[in-house]
Amino acid sequence: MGDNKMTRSLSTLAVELFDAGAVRLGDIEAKLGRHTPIYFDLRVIVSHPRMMNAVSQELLNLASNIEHDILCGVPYAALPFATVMSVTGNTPMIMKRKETKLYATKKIIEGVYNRHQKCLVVEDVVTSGGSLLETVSTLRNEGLSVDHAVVVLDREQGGASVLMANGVNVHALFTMTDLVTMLRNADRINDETVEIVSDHIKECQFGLKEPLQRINGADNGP
Ligand SMILES: O=c1ccn([C@@H]2O[C@H](COP(=O)(O)O)[C@@H](O)[C@H]2O)c(=O)[nH]1
Repeated sequence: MGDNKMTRSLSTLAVELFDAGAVRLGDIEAKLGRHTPIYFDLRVIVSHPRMMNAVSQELLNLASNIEHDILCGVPYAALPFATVMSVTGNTPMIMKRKETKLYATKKIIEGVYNRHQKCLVVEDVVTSGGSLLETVSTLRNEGLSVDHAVVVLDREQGGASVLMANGVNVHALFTMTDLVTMLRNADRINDETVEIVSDHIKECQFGLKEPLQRINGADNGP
């Protein structure tokens, strides 16, 4: 697919996601009482199978350039995408639990895998990189090799650099700049909103100076 055609299809997808309510604007309270003027809520997509398929197909296109044996979605929002990618691309998938199962199998990862397999992680949004890093850390502890992640949105708040410093290359369908530009071009948002979002992204950065516990722990950003 040519670059222009690909950009056109991503722009259409961005507008469809906005129209489906996946982009929330205003003074939104995020994790730990932090505030953000924009929140990308991809959880709505389970009610829109055609869009779920379109986003998963775009992620599969990104994944086609990355060598991998197995897929793993970051719980919970990315699980539907990883599942559709697994079925469509006929690639096995594993599921990381939020907490280790306390009875019977006592597993943290469900599904069949072998040590040293290359695992491609699937995530919906990267802000600080904390959620993705937590999943990568669990997978690496199980002996899997994790060098890449495909994500729907990189909010450009430093998470991708944090992940890169931890050996994970982030491949994003949209950056926040792409997303707001596409929505502005389609008249879904105005110039003022573009400016507010762009100021927020500049002011609210997570980086390598953050204590690792904060990035990799419970404090996972907006
Ligand atoms: O607009 C957003 C921002 C974040 N999320 C959820 O949070 C994590 C990503 O944040 P990190 O700080 O990188 O851990 C991600 O799993 C999202 O589910 C969101 O949905 N929308």
